[in-house]
Amino acid sequence: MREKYLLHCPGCGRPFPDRYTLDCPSGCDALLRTVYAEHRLVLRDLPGIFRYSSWLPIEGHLRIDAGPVSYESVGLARELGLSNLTITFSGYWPERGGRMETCSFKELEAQPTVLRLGEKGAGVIQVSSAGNTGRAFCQVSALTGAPVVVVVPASAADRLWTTVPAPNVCLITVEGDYSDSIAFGREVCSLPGIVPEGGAKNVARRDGMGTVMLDGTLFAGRLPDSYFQAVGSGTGAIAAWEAAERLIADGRFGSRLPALHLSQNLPFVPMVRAWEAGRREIVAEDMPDAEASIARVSAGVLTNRHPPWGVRDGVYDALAASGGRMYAVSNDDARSAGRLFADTEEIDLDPAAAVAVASLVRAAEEGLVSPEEHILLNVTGGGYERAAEDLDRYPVEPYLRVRADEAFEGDLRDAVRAWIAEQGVAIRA
Ligand SMILES: Cc1ncc(COP(=O)(O)O)c(C=O)c1O
Repeated sequence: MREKYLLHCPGCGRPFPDRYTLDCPSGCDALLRTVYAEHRLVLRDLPGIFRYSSWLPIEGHLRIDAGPVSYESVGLARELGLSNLTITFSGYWPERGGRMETCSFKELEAQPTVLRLGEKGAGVIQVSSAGNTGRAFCQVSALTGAPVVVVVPASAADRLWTTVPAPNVCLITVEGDYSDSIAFGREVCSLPGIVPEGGAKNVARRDGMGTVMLDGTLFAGRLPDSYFQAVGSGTGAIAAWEAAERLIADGRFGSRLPALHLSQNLPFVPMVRAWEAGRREIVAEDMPDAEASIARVSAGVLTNRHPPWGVRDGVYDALAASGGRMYAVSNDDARSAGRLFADTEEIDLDPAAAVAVASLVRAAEEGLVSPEEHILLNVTGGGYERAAEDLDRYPVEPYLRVRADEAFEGDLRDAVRAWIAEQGVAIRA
């Protein structure tokens, strides 16, 4: 039987089978891609994201009805003078079919990632997060029983909740920022049995997020001319680019890559600065007073200090290939865009999604998009107020609280090892 997909390294050009592989075996500094045997997108009669499972690196599916939903904007489009605005919404909005109960598109990453690890590897997944990703993995753990270790900044701990109890989560809070959580999470992965989720390197995560481009394109019947999204790591933007390339190869949806319009939240905008300077590298001057700047943004989830920017087929390449643009959005502009969206579309937004809306407002006002072009707005999160009306909320309590400079050894290590033993999962040698 031929494989459903192979991994492919854009650095050395080698194809190889997936063993939950995150890096090229030849050591190339490139993001591996999935190459699906099926070039034509075949939809499955499955719930949520699994409708797109022929282009996801998984064999089975989960019984979770949470996927992106697309619709044609009337209110916001009229307000901005745009005639072809598709909104693809990831969050909780049952009236429109939105069933992501933790209210962000991070559920698109968590579902295929958990399934892929179960199918291709063995062990406990470790995720570092600024909040929304961690919450999405906690929710998928709650719904499937898959154990996860989640490391978040202590300041983000209150963003970790689920809508059903999550008994298989080991939550570790770190006194520091998102990058400190990433560093501590890396140490936790030195324990046998813990597998790093992989961030941008994880093809399940990218192809899961790529379903936004699939859904928006299928809804509109064609690829958009322009795609708008707020970025922290930019993984969703890489995913959008990859999905668009697959749709072009499919042949039914157009032949031009959508221009990526990506936004960050001032004053922390490293990718905007590197792009404006025409640099493939992010340097210290792109993040002046990083800690203080991170503390001042309204969308904390957009503050990744080490995004996959210059890596081959990373965010820089995606922007360059698509003729894209970057936007720096102030807190005030994001807040007014969030209010405009709530007034015109009648749903509340995650602050990060409000940043993307603000970039679209600016693009429309400044003529950076034309009134007739086909636009896909990726609303990456929203519906918190709506969810609070309908759903229970279970806070995830920290299992461990650590300082940023604390080494992962001694009692800390023993505590996590004891937790893994309790989970009774198979550990691959
Ligand atoms: C709601 C929301 N939008 C956008 C982003 C940015 O996504 P990425 O870090 O993949 O660029 C995040 C990241 O956590 C998010 O939670």
